[in-house]
This record gives sequence, structure tokens and C-alpha cells, in this order.
Amino acid sequence: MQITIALAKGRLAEMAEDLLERCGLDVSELREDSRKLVFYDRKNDVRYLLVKPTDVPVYVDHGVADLGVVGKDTLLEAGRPLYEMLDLRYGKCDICVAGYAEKKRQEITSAVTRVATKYPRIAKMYYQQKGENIEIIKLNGSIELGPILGLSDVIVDIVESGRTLKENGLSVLETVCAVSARLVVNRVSLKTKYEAIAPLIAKMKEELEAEK
Ligand SMILES: Nc1ncnc2c1ncn2[C@@H]1O[C@H](COP(=O)(O)OP(=O)(O)OP(=O)(O)O)[C@@H](O)[C@H]1O
Ligand SMILES: O=P(O)(O)OC[C@H]1O[C@H](OP(=O)(O)OP(=O)(O)O)[C@H](O)[C@@H]1O
Repeated sequence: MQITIALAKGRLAEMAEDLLERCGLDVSELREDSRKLVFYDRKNDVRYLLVKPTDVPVYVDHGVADLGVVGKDTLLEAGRPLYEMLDLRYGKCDICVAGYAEKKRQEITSAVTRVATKYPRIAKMYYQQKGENIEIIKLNGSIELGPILGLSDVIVDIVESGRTLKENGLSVLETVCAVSARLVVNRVSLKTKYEAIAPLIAKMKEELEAEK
């Protein structure tokens, strides 16, 4: 029974390949420098799709992929009804509210806090919880520019080392949540392909335990 795994391209790809390899899967096709988007491990009857991180939850939710590997940030933002099976413990970072430190923040004059972010859903949920009214300004990258250019008061973005913030004169003001890569499964696939999926999840769990 073939299973399809959607993998996020970019930062998280290599670590996902390493983990799959340690679980006995053949990822050699994935490691080839090609422009292909679909890869196979024919021996283990696994098909891999290499897609944009934000598209991983889409493929898994639609059942085109049975499993997916993607960051918790992307999952929260997608808000799709997937089963999150494992915390893979790599790709670690935080989602934070960042901006100018207190002194400069007092200079903010806008009535409603303007929040620049690539994560409108997460930002909305976070401020709703706090009972604060905000205006979201959706950006797709270089989010730190928001407060610098006065486009926004703060940002909600990923912080890993903190270097980008520091080099742009900004600081973490609040931590929204911790992020790491997760294994997600389509709800129907978990039932219909249980015999193929369960051993793979068990093996991944074993590998992650051995790492501790
Ligand atoms: N320093 C970091 N910056 C951004 N993402 C990080 C960082 N550290 C870990 N991650 C994780 O890696 C994922 C982002 O990977 P990547 O940067 O390849 O994609 P992206 O820039 O969001 O995608 P796209 O190419 O679609 O813009 C995030 O969703 C997050 O889970
Ligand atoms: O705390 P740090 O280690 O500096 O990492 C955080 C930075 O990395 C990410 O940007 P990315 O490199 O994905 O570029 P982007 O601005 O295009 O999103 C994120 O949006 C921050 O800007």
C-alpha cells in the first residue's frame, strides 16, 4: 500500500530527509539536485512530494498526501483539521511579538496596535486571547521592516537566534509560542492506511527517543 508524504521545501527539508533515512526509508532521489517535485522510494512504496511549507497542510488535508512534515507555525496558521502525531524536535524557534523596546514604544500614537506579520491567524488568536484590538498588516517577508518604517507598531514573527531583530534594533516583547517541525497525518488515511502508517510513526518515535 503506497503512502505519500508531503515535505516542506527549504529550511526544514534536509532535516526531514535525515530523519526519514534513519527510519529506513530511501531518500536518495530526494537528495539528487533535480527540479523534480515528486520522488519515489519504490522499495518501501513511499511517494514524496516536495512543496512550499504553507502548502503541506493543504495537501494533507485534501488527502493527496497521507502524511506531512512541516513547522508548527505553518500548522497553526493553516488551522486545518489534521492529526498532529509527533513533535520532531528540529526546526526549533519561537513566534514572538517584537518591536522597539519600552521607551520607543511609548511614542506609539495609533489607537489600535498595528501588527505586521506573515501569520495573521496566529496574531489574531493571540491578541484576541489577550482581549486586545489590533489591526493586521499582512507581509510576506522582511517583517522587521514594519516598525522600522512606521508601517506597524509591532511584528509577530519567527525568532530563532534573535540576530535579525538585534541587527535591526528591535527586541522580543512577548513570546507567543514555541515552534518545531511536526508530523501530521490525514484523518482518513490514518484509518484506511493504518498498516502502512503506524509502523512508520512507531519507527520515527523510536528514532526521536534514541536522540534524547
Ligand atoms: N529562523 C527561522 N526563520 C524562519 N523559519 C524558521 C526558522 N527556524 C526554523 N524555522 C522553521 O522553518 C520553517 C520555514 O522554512 P523556510 O524558511 O524554508 O520557509 P518560508 O520562508 O516560510 O517559505 P516560503 O519559501 O514559502 O516563504 C518555518 O515555518 C519554521 O517552522
Ligand atoms: O532570529 P533569527 O535567527 O535571526 O531568525 C529569524 C528570522 O528568520 C526568518 O526570516 P527568513 O530568513 O525566513 O526571511 P524572510 O524575511 O524572507 O521571512 C524570520 O522571519 C526572521 O526574520
